[in-house]
Amino acid sequence: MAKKIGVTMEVGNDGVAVITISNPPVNSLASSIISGLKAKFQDADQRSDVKAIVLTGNGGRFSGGFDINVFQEVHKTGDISLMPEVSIDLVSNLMEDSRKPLVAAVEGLALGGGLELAMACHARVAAPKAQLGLPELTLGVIPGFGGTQRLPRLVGLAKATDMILLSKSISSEEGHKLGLIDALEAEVFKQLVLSDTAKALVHVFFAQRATSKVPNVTDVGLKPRPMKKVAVIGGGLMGSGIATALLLSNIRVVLKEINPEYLQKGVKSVEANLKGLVSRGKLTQDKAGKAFSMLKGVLDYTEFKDVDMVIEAVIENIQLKQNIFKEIEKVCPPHCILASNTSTIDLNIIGEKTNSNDRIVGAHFFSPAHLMTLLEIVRTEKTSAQVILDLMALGKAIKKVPVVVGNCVGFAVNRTFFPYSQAAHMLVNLGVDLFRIDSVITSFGLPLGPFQLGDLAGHGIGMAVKDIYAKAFGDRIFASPLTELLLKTGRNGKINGRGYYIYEKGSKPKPDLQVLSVVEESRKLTNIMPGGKAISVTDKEIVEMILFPVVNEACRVLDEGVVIRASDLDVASVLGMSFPSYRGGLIFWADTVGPKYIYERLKRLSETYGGFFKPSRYLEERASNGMRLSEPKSSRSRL
Ligand SMILES: C[C@H](O)CC(=O)SCCNC(=O)CCNC(=O)[C@H](O)C(C)(C)COP(=O)(O)OP(=O)(O)OC[C@H]1O[C@@H](n2cnc3c(N)ncnc32)[C@H](O)[C@@H]1OP(=O)(O)O
Repeated sequence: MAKKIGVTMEVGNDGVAVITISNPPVNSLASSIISGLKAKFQDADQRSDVKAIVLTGNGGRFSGGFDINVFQEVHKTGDISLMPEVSIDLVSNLMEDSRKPLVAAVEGLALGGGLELAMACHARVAAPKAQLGLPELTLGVIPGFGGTQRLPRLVGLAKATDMILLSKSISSEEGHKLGLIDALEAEVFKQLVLSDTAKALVHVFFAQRATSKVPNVTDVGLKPRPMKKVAVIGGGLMGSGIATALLLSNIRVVLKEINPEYLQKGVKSVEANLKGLVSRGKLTQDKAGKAFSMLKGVLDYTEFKDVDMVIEAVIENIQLKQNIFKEIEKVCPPHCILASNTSTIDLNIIGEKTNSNDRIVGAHFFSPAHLMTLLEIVRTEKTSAQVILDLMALGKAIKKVPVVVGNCVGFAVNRTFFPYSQAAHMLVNLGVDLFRIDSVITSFGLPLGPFQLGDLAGHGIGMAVKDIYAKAFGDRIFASPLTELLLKTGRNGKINGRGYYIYEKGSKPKPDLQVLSVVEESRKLTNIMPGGKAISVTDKEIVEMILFPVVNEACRVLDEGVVIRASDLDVASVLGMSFPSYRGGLIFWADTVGPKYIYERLKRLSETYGGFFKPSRYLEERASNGMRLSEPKSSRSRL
């Protein structure tokens, strides 16, 4: 059925004109809606039978705000005149200054420009639990229809600051009143729309929505099956985090461990996760209690007879995983999805000893799983569309952003980012100070530099997957002895309070200067400093030497069709690696820098420092054809 888009006005016998915005699904304020609103308000103003006006939205939602597609169009064309002149004419002259009483009837949500329209009315009535907010800063712009002025007058400066600067929405129960507008602000708004930050954030907004469209999965008429009971195998950091995320969305969880001691530890971790959310005010005690009551710890497979999905989250050991999958294939019902939370191991190998390859899938959560929003869904050539759809639906239900990717070592995120720490190790062995590297990378916008990130993940994990990467990636590996030397000195990372940094409760991580002797030892062993002297690099060069190899690997991921579209890697890098969203994600950023520049830099670096920096074929092609990295390839995809 075609979407009904437009603004209607119905005048009742009581003299009340009801003006209704219709632009499904969220009644966004497209140009045609804004001009429709102007026309209707002018009409209502002039008609003598109209005594009062009610402004509302169709379909249970007032309005999700200005049409973000217009921002994207402006970014594509550079034509700012596409932005409708709206602030003064509609919001001030026609609405706020209207001689007829004007009431906003808000239901569902009033966000951004939607809330601003409501605030320009003389009064607002709202259905309970409507969501009211000004989330413009998440898109890199400010409220452009006078919200920055009107909101503080209605809710007070402190609350308005909270709502605008932190993009926090509030419920309709909190109530508002009217304010004024100034012309200058409309100019600032327009300037911000054209800013790189707004372009990047708008890109991420749409990129995130695009992940929910998977060819041959979401467009073939399949319906997701209900997931009522899920088993998680392994109660460690990942397993207990995954269990917590499921429980928070009212899904019954069976947590399996191999002995009572580990089981108790796993159950306690889930409890601690829930308590943490309560103490940070993110969850009520009641809800935490209810969630915890839906957890059942077990030591055998009896409870697996009626589960809808199993998520295996044990250590990265191929044989152990193969045996587990062989066992669960026997004890679970035939419809049950068999998922692994592996971050590295090929799923075909995990499922090798089963006859259930159509229901084997990767459910790669990021740590801590109850807080991080990315869910990498890894499909093999044999995974059925129904299984992928079910896992996507489960991911959404537990408030994750599922991104469907193909099967390869490290999948999309870990594979793309494995050169991140490798390059950092190379720089250190070339004589660059490791704490400087971390600080340059955090200034670029990542929350943690490569060494602090390594501390957080734990250096033991790096060692565990090292060989798998070395086998798969050959000369793209820089064999650094640093991690092994670090572990020898008892520095496992944050987990035992010591890594490159010292971790003490209640204080920020402090650089551990004693680690410099470990670094010296590593430098001696690798002996790659030209002429035995430390290289001299600028901060910009550090960023390039660390992130361009990441872009290079991303090019291989695109070339092999591991992701459906380039923007999926943007979402995955932002949500999985905390790549700054205001840079639009990894590929968006690389396209801003320019494939030609990246190619030429990597080529020069590979001539000086070897194969680790060698530009990939995809990057070379894009650079020489003047194409963006994000432009889709016409040929095959692995998905
Ligand atoms: C002048 C002003 O000050 C400037 C502004 O108003 S800027 C805009 C401010 N508004 C926002 O940032 C709100 C953005 N939207 C959202 O946060 C969420 O979409 C929402 C809370 C409204 C709804 O969430 P949810 O129900 O989960 O649905 P969601 O999948 O996100 O959106 C449904 C569809 O509406 C689209 N959509 C949502 N808000 C939109 C908007 N403001 N403009 C254009 N399209 C929008 C989405 O792209 C999606 O399209 P698709 O189905 O084709 O993928």
